[in-house]
Amino acid sequence: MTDTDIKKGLAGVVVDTTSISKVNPETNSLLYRGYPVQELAASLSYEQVAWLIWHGELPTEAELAEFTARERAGRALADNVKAAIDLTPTSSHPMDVVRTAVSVLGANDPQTDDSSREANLAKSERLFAAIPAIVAYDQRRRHGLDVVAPRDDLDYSRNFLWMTFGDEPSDAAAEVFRVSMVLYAEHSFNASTFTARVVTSTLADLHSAVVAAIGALKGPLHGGANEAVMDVFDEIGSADGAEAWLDAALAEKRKIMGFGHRVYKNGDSRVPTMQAAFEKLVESGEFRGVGGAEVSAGRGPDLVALYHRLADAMEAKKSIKPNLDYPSGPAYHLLGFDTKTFTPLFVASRVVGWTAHVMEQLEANALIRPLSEYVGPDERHLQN
Ligand SMILES: CC(=O)SCCNC(=O)CCNC(=O)[C@H](O)C(C)(C)COP(=O)(O)OP(=O)(O)OC[C@H]1O[C@@H](n2cnc3c(N)ncnc32)[C@H](O)[C@@H]1OP(=O)(O)O
Ligand SMILES: O=C([O-])CC(=O)C(=O)O
Repeated sequence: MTDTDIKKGLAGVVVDTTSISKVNPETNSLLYRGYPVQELAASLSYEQVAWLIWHGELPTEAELAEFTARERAGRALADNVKAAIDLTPTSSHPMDVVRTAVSVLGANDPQTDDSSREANLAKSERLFAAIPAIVAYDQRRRHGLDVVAPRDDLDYSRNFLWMTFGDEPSDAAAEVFRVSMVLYAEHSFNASTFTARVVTSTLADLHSAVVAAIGALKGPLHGGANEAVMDVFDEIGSADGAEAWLDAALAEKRKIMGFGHRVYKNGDSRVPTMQAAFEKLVESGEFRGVGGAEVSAGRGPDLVALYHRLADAMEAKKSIKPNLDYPSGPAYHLLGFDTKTFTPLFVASRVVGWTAHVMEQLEANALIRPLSEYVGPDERHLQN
């Protein structure tokens, strides 16, 4: 084996087939089961899109009604999940909390060790239903607030915001949140999904694969970037500081969070849709501060100005374009989420893609075990 045979980071390596989604950098498009994600985001609920990703076809009215009823019935958290969350310090990162809570869900699940497609679908639905309550509960306890019980008269997005903030979201808020859930749901063999497939390839259970995927998503080169984008915006302060900040950051060889992508080299197909949703939220004026606090009317337009100034400067200096985490960061901020809660929101959405890949991996499983080239010391022996 030579150095040139080694594809660091598996860049450019096709490791398996998938029929779940197609990421096409040439046409700058993303298809879920053949449908352009923009079309899905324009007209379907996140519940419909989840069903499509799991099953390969859109749900009939009856299938959707039954799934929705199961989802609404599965929203409340078991006492031992709440207890596990309470045992984690409020200073811990919300990704650590969601990873821990999902692990407890796996320990609770009556079908943990049943990896039939039927059982895996049932477990995927239960995770889909329960994760929002974990995320909402954790954000609320960090603000010293009591848990808000789920409402079964609200759809997924509205209920998520209800459980987090304890009031009914505006139409504009529910809409930007729904769009983000649809856009984050699936993206072929990204690092966290590949992690889920590696774990599944050993015939470990679905919850183990999801817990591992959450770990992979936490890093700032992957899902952790939506949180890091907001930290960058806070660091820069206002649009006028964008160019000078970028010059200094690039001089220090910093990676600019929310920019660049392993597959898309000419822009992320999801960014225009998410950017439009973010700008619509700002135009509506229906945004708020962190934790639902009052915020000045200028906060939204200021963030939009900063968003464009930094993206334009990055384009001018490096010709590197934003990825989905760039518009979703400030959108989640204006919905009132803590910055550290942004990546758990990605978990709530991507759990659909992860679990679909777990099921696909099992349909034609092969243990994932690549080779490495040994570059350590030659064989040697203990003296005496
Ligand atoms: C939803 C998602 O998970 S999308 C990804 C979210 N992650 C981020 O936003 C983190 C910031 N971005 C990055 O670190 C990278 O663009 C990645 C990790 C996403 C992709 O990385 P790779 O495909 O490995 O690209 P790679 O690191 O080889 O970059 C190629 C060149 O562009 C530069 N580059 C790429 N992204 C950035 C960036 N965000 N800021 C500064 N320079 C960058 C690299 O430094 C490299 O330059 P060089 O050739 O002079 O060394
Ligand atoms: O595909 C990737 O490498 C990262 C990404 O955009 C995603 O997971 O949504």
